[in-house]
This record gives sequence, structure tokens and C-alpha cells, in this order.
Amino acid sequence: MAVLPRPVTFVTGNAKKLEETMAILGDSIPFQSLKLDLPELQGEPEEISKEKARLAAVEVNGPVLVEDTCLCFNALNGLPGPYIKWFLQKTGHEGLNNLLKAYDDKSAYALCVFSLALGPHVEPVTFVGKTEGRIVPARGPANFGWDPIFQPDGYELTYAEMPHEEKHKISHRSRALALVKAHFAAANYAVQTSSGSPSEQ
Ligand SMILES: O=c1nc[nH]c2c1ncn2[C@H]1C[C@H](O)[C@@H](COP(=O)(O)OP(=O)(O)OP(=O)(O)O)O1
Ligand SMILES: [Mg+2]
Repeated sequence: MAVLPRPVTFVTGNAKKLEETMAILGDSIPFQSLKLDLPELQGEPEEISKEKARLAAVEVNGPVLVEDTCLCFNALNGLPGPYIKWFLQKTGHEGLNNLLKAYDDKSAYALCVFSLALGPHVEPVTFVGKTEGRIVPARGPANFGWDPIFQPDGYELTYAEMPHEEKHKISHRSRALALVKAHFAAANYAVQTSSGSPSEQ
């Protein structure tokens, strides 16, 4: 049993990510959240996520969980990838579709990389979830990022058109979180209580 000084803090500036993560995790891990905009870093997805966790662990001075999400177009060798936030902000759903106009291949994948750092001086561990699909003209409510233009393989609906539970069955985020949950179950973490004795979770 590993003892945590306090529950793991999920650090994100994105309210929808937090909502989905809480819905998927339930009470499976000792968890709290902090709304903080961490820097948008460059590089490979796992390195970005790890570096985010290192920065968050320094901010929180305790155990943290972060995630970085990428939307990767195969025709563009994985771009926009981790830069999807800016592409979405600057070009919108239509602009993202237009990027693929020059190519027959509209296939894409959503990648979610969670990183857990038990403290500021502990090397983060990553958990990757991937969902394959394709980019389509926007359909469904536009209340979470690029959900309206991502249609997962095997479905006629975009992420945005699916009921939440349906998205969670196959999403990049839920696949990564399944690994996070398994890690917690195996590690058998316990949280230090104020009385000083660890309580098992
Ligand atoms: O399931 C999703 N379905 C649709 N869109 C999504 C999803 N998950 C993230 N997104 C969007 C948010 C942001 O525009 C970009 C990822 O950028 P990313 O840096 O990871 O997110 P963020 O800056 O909003 O929050 P954070 O403070 O955790 O970094 O893709
Ligand atoms: Mg971000």
C-alpha cells in the first residue's frame, strides 16, 4: 500500500474535461480538482502530458493527475495533434474540415494522455487512450470542442450526437481512464488522514 499525503488533484482549465472525467471515474479513485490553465506545450503527446504533470505537481505540491488531448489527422501525419486547441479556436469546425479538402483520407484519431505525478519530485506515469474515426462536417450540439466533427469508427453518429454514456463507452478519455483506474486498483493507494493514519480507498 502506497500512502498519498492527500487525494489526487486533477488539474485542468477545461470544465467539460472535468465533467467527463468525474462521470467516468465515479468514486473509483481519491480525487479532487483544481481549475488552472497550464501552459500549452509543444512536442510529442506523452512528453507534453508528463511535463504538464510536473508543472502541476509543483503548483499543487502534492499528487496530481492531468491530461492532454490531441486530434490527429492521418493525411497530415498526425497534425494538428496537440495543437488542436489553437486550430479549433482559429479556424473552427469548418476550417478543420477544409484542412482535409486536399486529401481523400479523412481518417483521424483522438488521443488522450493522462499523467499521474505523485509529487513534484516524482517521475510522472502516463496512460494513453486512443479512438479511431474520421472528420466530418459538424453535426450535433457544439458544447465540447471538436465533438461535432469527430465520428468514431463503427458509428453513424459524431461524438456530439451521442448520449454521454455512449461516448464514454468508446472514447479516448474513457480508454485512458480505464488504465488509470487499473493502476490505482493495483497500487492500492491510501490517503493520509488528518489524524495521521492512512485510510484505504
Ligand atoms: O473529448 C473531447 N471532445 C472534443 N473536444 C475535446 C475533447 N477533449 C479535449 N477537447 C478539446 C479541448 C481543447 O480545445 C483541445 C485539447 O487541448 P488541451 O490542452 O488538452 O485542453 P484544454 O487546454 O482545454 O484543457 P487543459 O487545461 O486540461 O489543458 O481539444
Ligand atoms: Mg491545455
